[in-house]
Amino acid sequence: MGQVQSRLTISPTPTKLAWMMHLRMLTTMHGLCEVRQCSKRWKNLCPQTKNLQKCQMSSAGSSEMLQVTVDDKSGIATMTMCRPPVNSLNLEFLTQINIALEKLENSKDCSGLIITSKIPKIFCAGLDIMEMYQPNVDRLQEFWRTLQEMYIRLYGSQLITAAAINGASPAGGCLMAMSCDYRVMAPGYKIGLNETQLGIVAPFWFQDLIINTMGFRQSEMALQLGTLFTSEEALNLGMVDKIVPQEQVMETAIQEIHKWKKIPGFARQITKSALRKPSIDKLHSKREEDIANFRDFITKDSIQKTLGMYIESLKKKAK
Ligand SMILES: CCCCCC/C=C\CC(=O)SCCNC(=O)CCNC(=O)[C@H](O)C(C)(C)COP(=O)(O)OP(=O)(O)OC[C@H]1O[C@@H](n2cnc3c(N)ncnc32)[C@H](O)[C@@H]1OP(=O)(O)O
Repeated sequence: MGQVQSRLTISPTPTKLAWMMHLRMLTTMHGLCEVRQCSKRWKNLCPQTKNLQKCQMSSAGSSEMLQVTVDDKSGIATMTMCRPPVNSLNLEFLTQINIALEKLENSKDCSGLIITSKIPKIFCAGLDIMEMYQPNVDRLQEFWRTLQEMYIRLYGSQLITAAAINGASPAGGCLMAMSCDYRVMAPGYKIGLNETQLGIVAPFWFQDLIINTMGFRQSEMALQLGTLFTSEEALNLGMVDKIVPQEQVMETAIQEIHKWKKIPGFARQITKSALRKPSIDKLHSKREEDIANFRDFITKDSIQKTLGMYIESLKKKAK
């Protein structure tokens, strides 16, 4: 990428649910969207945001889970996930993604966003299964709300969004990629909504998203079978838009955003919103019901048993 002027690093936060609630309250109260009124550089954020970021930093470990850079010249932001081992989405990681999405959405200097991964061969392994196994119910509900939030923000973004899929992208990783406007993928990886293979059920908004992306019939089969597609199969189905060698994935995503930027922004945004709003509105109207369904489903003994077995199989495979 060309000249990177600004860099925002969001570090891990503590795990306490109370802190997550507090963070969410601060986000709402202070409106991280206020970046627009501040200086161009992320480090010169408005006072409230700065405070929040300091809080996060000071309570953080040393690893960096999410790096966000904005190219000053093009206005293209890159959000790079780095949560070893597999970028699985837990409550803290999702919260950081949402905060970054809100900041970017409201920055007048940002017109496009690329989501990618720093972890070799992995884009995102989907939801952190440990969030769903033997959960604390309050945290479980907050986790699901935060995932809903990510989808609402990303699918409904006014920015031109692209997923640079440089590795495996099952389940929640596929959701994240499909929420973008464009997907470019490296060959040799798998992507799809494999929930049924884990004995769990992709909720209606996952289903709507895949149907919106590749049509009803192929989605129906993919969802029931929980198919993980190769990059090439995903291209044929329209789940991804282009396959390029690994080292060209980022550059291709950048070029694609440049292409989209030539379209009058207002017209593009209204069109995007008209196409995606019904799905987003549907989730808004059923949000609490969806959280309750998720909680009731996940906490069933039979589902806990299935998840436990799946975790064991992953661990065995990893050895
Ligand atoms: C109404 C109910 C609604 C429920 C709807 C739920 C919606 C979405 C569901 C999800 O997103 S569930 C998550 C689905 N994801 C998967 O099934 C992916 C599982 N992982 C893999 O297939 C592989 O790990 C990989 C991503 C292809 C990477 O393979 P690789 O060989 O590179 O790495 P591994 O050795 O398999 O794994 C390393 C390490 O990571 C742990 N791990 C892997 N995936 C997850 C995960 N999703 N969450 C938490 N942890 C994960 C794995 O156990 C290994 O751990 P260690 O053994 O090293 O401790």
